[in-house]
Amino acid sequence: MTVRVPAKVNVQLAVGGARPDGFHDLANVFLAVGLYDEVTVRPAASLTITCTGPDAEQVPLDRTNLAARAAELLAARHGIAPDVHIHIAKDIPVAGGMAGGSADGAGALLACDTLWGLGSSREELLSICAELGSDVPFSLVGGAALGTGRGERLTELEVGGSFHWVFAVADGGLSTPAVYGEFDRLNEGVSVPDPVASPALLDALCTGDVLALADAVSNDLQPAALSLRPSLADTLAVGAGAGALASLVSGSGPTTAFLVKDEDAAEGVATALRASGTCRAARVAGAPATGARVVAV
Ligand SMILES: C[C@@](CO)(OP(=O)(O)O)[C@H](O)COP(=O)(O)OP(=O)(O)OC[C@H]1O[C@@H](n2ccc(N)nc2=O)[C@H](O)[C@@H]1O
Ligand SMILES: Nc1ncnc2c1ncn2[C@@H]1O[C@H](COP(=O)(O)OP(=O)(O)O)[C@@H](O)[C@H]1O
Repeated sequence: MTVRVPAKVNVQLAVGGARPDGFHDLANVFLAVGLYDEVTVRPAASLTITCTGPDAEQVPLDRTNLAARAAELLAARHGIAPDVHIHIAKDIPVAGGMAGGSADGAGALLACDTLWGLGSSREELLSICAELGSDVPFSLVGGAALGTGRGERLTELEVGGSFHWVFAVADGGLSTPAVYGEFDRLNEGVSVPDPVASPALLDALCTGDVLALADAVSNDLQPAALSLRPSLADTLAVGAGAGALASLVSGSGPTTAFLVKDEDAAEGVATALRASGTCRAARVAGAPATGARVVAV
């Protein structure tokens, strides 16, 4: 049973002050993009995981892997043993701000639910996703959605067209809690406003207007990611100089995202990024992408 799950970019990431539970309230506008992990599950004697792909050695193969946790949570809810082998074919950068671990969690959940014939409702699956992590519900749903609360409460959004993106993959990852911690440090003594979704941004998504979307994108975690990884400013400058309509850090980073007009512009920006030596790889991807779905039985 194989499930394909997309990566995401946050076209708006508005971050509020730290909550007593350590999380931050968000207005998180997710857009699923066409870079995918594939999660395959098979019956096995016990729960085991393997992973292949360019970043495979950075992926934990124990029970902390979000795909393993998804299988365990689903099995526990149904009083069965999580005896599956999970294989992750990983193409989403690891610890890159593109929700690769979340994608694997959502993928394993859907794959196990299908393999075990459980037929869980969308609501049941989304509630397990929210338990796994703030970004996991969106990986299941895909498309575009506004995430509120810590990002797990989703309102699906209409997208009136397709968008072209280039992603610059950085060397090494950034820890999401460390970036939120740096956000808190940079905002010490400042009254952080409640996060609100931008009407102009939602409108740009709805109408498929790339220029309006480029004007409206924002990421409140970008100063924190740049503070922890100042070299990202060079990557952003290369993409902007090569004609990107908008250049921003993807979520907590360190992947940087470039919104471009069309496929030709995407190739131009990707070529400039590769030649610049400011990133490990440049990937072209379209959006919106569909959420987790079974691709092979
Ligand atoms: C920043 C975002 C943007 O979409 O993702 P990435 O760019 O890292 O992929 C998310 O908010 C990451 O979501 P996710 O990676 O699922 O985070 P979780 O596992 O729920 O939480 C990991 C840690 O991040 C911090 N965290 C996460 C979400 C949130 N709303 N406030 C937080 O402060 C907390 O320190 C928490 O302990
Ligand atoms: N299936 C998985 N794939 C990648 N990382 C995972 C997975 N499960 C757990 N992790 C852990 O989650 C951390 C964050 O990885 P990832 O989800 O790729 O990045 P981000 O949170 O920046 O989007 C990794 O450093 C790793 O320790």
